[in-house]
Amino acid sequence: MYLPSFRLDGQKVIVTGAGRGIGRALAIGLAEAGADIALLSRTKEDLEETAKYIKDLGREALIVPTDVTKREDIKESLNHIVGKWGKVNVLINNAGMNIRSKALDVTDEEWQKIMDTNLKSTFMMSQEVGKIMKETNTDGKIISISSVAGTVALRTGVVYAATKAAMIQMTKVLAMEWGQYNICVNSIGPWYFKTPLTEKLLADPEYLHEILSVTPLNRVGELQELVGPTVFLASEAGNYVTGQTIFVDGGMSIKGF
Ligand SMILES: NC(=O)C1=CN([C@@H]2O[C@H](COP(=O)(O)OP(=O)(O)OC[C@H]3O[C@@H](n4cnc5c(N)ncnc54)[C@H](O)[C@@H]3O)[C@@H](O)[C@H]2O)C=CC1
Ligand SMILES: C[C@H](O)[C@@H]1OC(=O)[C@H](O)[C@@H]1O
Repeated sequence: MYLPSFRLDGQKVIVTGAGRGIGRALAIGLAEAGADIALLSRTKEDLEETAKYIKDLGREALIVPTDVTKREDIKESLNHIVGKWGKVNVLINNAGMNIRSKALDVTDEEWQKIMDTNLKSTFMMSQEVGKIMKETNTDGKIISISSVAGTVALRTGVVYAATKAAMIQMTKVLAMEWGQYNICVNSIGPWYFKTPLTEKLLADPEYLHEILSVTPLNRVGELQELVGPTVFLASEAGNYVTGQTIFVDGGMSIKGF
């Protein structure tokens, strides 16, 4: 038999930024594959709707209000999760934000907020969950949501791009260091998907036309098209993949001329 399982039955998964957008879609998709999900975001209200959907699937959903830019928040939340579950099989570092300033206009505050929300949070979550996976001898999966902005130059902000490029490189180094603990570390790099982060931009016909002009598949992605690669990496089917970034981008990152 050569076909591995793509199911996640019995797996305990943490998703950050799970209240809306990509994080919500991934949380629900991973639950549809059989996983129980710990939902982390800053506001409890954001998470309640996602949690209800997951519980209606017959899966467990833990609502864990957490600011992932704060180490103490992360540690307290992980203590709560491990106290209930005893382990973490999969971490999805999804929480992120952007302030689309031109490079000459970036303020120190903007730099810090984007760096903390996108990059520092990913490292702190990975570090704390990596410790748990090592200590509980759990074959773990860590999947970070980077972006095509981390590999090609976009007009959507130099600081955001720097955080996403750093996430791609961090994925490689953590994969190298943690392979000995059987922890796979990978990244998913999306192009445009319609979420609260991007919906205003995508509603502009001219901007959308420009996006499609550099996208071989000539359309923006559907959220379930991010769920598939994520479930693959989180499941047994992805057990020999580590240090990689899968660009889910309609071909945008390879389009030349
Ligand atoms: N939507 C898109 O087209 C693309 C999105 N991405 C990335 O995907 C990820 C999700 O993006 P979207 O769903 O579009 O964004 P979104 O703005 O719709 O959702 C972001 C989520 O992160 C949460 N969050 C923000 N700061 C947080 C903090 N300090 N602590 C805890 N949670 C926090 C928000 O509450 C929200 O639930 C981000 O990392 C983004 O950079 C990457 C490429 C394209
Ligand atoms: C594709 C990028 O990750 C995405 O595009 C935007 O406008 C967002 O701010 C992100 O940069």
